[in-house]
Amino acid sequence: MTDFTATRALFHIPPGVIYLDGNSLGPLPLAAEARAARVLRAEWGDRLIRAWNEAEWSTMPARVGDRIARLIGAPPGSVTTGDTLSIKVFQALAAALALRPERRVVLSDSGNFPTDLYIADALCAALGRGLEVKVVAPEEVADAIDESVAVVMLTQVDYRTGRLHDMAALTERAHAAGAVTVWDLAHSAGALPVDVTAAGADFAIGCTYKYLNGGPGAPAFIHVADAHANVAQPILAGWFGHDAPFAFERGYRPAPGVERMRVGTPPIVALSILDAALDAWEGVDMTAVRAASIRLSETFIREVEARCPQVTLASPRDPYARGSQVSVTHPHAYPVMQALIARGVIGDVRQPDVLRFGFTPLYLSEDEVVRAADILADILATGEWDQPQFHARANVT
Ligand SMILES: Cc1ncc(COP(=O)(O)O)c(C=O)c1O
Ligand SMILES: Nc1c(O)cccc1C(=O)C[C@H](N)C(=O)O
Repeated sequence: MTDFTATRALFHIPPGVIYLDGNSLGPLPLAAEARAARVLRAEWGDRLIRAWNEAEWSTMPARVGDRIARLIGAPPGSVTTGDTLSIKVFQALAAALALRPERRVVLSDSGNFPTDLYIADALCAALGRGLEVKVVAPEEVADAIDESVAVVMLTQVDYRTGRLHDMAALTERAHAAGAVTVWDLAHSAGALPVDVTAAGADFAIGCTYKYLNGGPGAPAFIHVADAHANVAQPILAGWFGHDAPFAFERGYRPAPGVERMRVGTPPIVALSILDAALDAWEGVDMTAVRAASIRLSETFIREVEARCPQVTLASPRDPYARGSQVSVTHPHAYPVMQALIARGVIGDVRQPDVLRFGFTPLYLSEDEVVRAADILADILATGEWDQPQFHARANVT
């Protein structure tokens, strides 16, 4: 059993907090704080514009991309970073659709995150070639893949339930029908072993502020499979995706490979923080992370089901059919979560009735998980949650 004591020491976890929301916003890695200070003063402050060369700012999107590549089974040079995930969804889907100009359907599922579906709707409308977004239930995706489908666009782990799609099987099915795949790994990268290469994924995208701990609004990533990297059409033809940005040519020439998916000036401070956050993953074996995550989530389910008859499991019971989070439902999920947070147990709520808890072995122990379940049981048994301050809807998340 891998001991994660050493990685826990790399994070700032406020005293008295049991953090079960690393699936939404990872905690602060201590190295990120030091790195941000250095980038601000020693790089931006002292070197000024020379830092683009001297501090190698211009190659940061690829260097950071390579570190993420290892965690998602992508070859070096096939991942770049920058922008937000919503933008990366737009770029990946547009490039995927351009590979199947004769087809009309983008297939997704009702468990997908709203931004992915909004972007797909808007892009299909803007492209104006009779495209439609077809949304089916998660368990119906495989059967809905037919020869009308241009792109199968899915989030591997459902943000509400934690249900895990079989990326390899669905990609194989999509390819057999002549479709291209776009996989959103927002809730997968750093949560479980992912192998985009073995699965044959065409495009993969994700954010880095969840399990990768890159901080609020951290740069997103995009991977393009080798087969498409030099033919993919960048719909956002920004100058940093140009083959020679500083030649300032009138016409756009895409950079080789995934670099064409860069758009504008990279967010250097944010990339530096993410780079420092990725230090925590050095030498970490994703198989060991997965084993520990399953132990933590199984403990939580066991303890909660034994002591909280008021809630119902909303995640798959089979640990191999879910990502690294567990959801339970309760008719008063919002005040229950506020009461938990007041006792130091931080998870979140997805309306109307989902209490969501993320399991992140890098900094979360089995003892904490048992204590969190204890506190939940207490709050439910005593009705502690049913107080006016917990009902007030002051929070956006
Ligand atoms: C699956 C998924 N896609 C996209 C997003 C959001 O993208 P962005 O980083 O652009 O806000 C999230 C979370 O916010 C998400 O869970
Ligand atoms: N991106 C977020 C934000 O800017 C504020 C609050 C939450 C988020 C999230 O990432 C939500 C998350 N994708 C979810 O799974 O619900």
